[in-house]
Amino acid sequence: MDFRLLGAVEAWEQRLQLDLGPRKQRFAFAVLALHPNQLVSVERLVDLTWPSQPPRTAQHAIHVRVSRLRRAIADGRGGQDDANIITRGSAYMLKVNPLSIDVHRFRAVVTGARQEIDDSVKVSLLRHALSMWHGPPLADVATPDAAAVLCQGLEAARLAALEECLDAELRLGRHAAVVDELTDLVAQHPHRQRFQAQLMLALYRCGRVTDALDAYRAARIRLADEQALEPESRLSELQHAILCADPALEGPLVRHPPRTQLPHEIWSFARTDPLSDEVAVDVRDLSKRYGTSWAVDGISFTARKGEVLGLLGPYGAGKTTTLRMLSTVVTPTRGEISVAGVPGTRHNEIRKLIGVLPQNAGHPGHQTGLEFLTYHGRLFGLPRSEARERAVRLLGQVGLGNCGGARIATYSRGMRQRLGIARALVNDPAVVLLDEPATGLDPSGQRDILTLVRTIAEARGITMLLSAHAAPEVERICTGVLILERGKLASGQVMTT
Ligand SMILES: Nc1ncnc2c1ncn2[C@@H]1O[C@H](COP(=O)(O)OP(=O)(O)OP(=O)(O)O)[C@@H](O)[C@H]1O
Repeated sequence: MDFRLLGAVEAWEQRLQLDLGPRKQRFAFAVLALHPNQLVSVERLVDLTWPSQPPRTAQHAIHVRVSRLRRAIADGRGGQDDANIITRGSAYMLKVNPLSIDVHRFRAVVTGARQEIDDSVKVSLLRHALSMWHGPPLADVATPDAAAVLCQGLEAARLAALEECLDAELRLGRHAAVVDELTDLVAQHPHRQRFQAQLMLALYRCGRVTDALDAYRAARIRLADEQALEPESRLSELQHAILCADPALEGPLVRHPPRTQLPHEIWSFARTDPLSDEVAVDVRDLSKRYGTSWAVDGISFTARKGEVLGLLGPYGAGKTTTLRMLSTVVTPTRGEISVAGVPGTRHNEIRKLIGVLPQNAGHPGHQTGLEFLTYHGRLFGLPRSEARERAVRLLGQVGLGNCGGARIATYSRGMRQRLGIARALVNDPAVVLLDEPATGLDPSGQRDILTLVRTIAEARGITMLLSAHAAPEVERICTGVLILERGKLASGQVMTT
């Protein structure tokens, strides 16, 4: 189930909206969902519903609402054990996976983003978290009093996430892309001086010096008129720096280390932590012959734990054949493979250690994303509840948390690729093989998928081998690349930790 509080209060099961009843009943549900797996007393529900003068029948009314909610949820979940309201004395608890509630998913993704050192990954995560908002929390059920008690912290968390996201965008040199958004934000939140500072900086970097100074003046007048305050020192210092054309205000001119003069240049994410020395994939003299021609001809390389290794090359270079040998689908003509120390000849063991996203992976359109992943978890021997729990978690991790209940036939290509990546992770693999994960996507879809690959590799210490036609976007997220040409390694392995 998918519970939504960031906007109207809603519950969804597989694209069907559950009827949570009239406004006050949905409000009771929202209070329980804000505190999942915690007891909420009837008195607290009464206080929040009737802050001044509760009717004499208030407690009874709450009991009736909760019991109707319990029935609505039980009907919606079709007997599956994934959400339930229980009673303990004179208190209620919504027993549920918190990640099925958008508020808690939002907080979890923001926490993950804060730990991320790479700004482009940070921005992707924060934008994903912010996209869960469809309006003020509890928009259609909370009175202003209740909203003030229950939702102020949430709104503050949203604005803080937005500020952090825009700071990261500015560090990435994307001032032109965010200047309109900042203009709107300053109009909506005239007293948040961090937005003001971000707008001034973005305008300045866009060459709009007069507009940047006008923005400062407008902020100063508004603060003085409405709050009798002076601008914070960050704003006045920024104004001074703009007036002096301080070089420190310039955006990042070069984001990546300069390209090398090698025929196959690479540049990469800068890692702050070195890669582990542990070898996850070891390939020696790997070769495959079809008839008289060699699809892969004597390649050797290693990939370390947590590495994102790009296998790049033109059409017919041997990329897919290499990945298919690693996944034990194709038997090598010559050479040796080992995955996490297990020799490639032990097919069954290898298959438990790897996850695969094949080229043009097909998906059953009639299933929902959640059903599809749960089914694959079951194929790897997980009990039903664990398979489902893992499916929910993976959907959240690949940015499909809100679409798990939708049929795959309705997914875009980018969503299917995300689902394919989630499927490749379902058995908790040590190594994931991705055959052209970004092909067929538009440039921003490619960037999103590749960033996701890198994020997952770093977050989970998984080794990723991905094939692609040479492209800067791919190289950027790799910790190392191999260039294949006509079955041979055209350049040695380049490590860029
Ligand atoms: N089953 C097969 N039988 C015969 N030849 C094959 C077979 N599979 C691949 N080949 C040949 O092996 C070579 C390498 O193919 P492979 O699919 O590995 O290349 P690739 O680098 O993945 O190409 P693409 O970018 O087009 O996916 C090609 O010349 C291809 O025609």
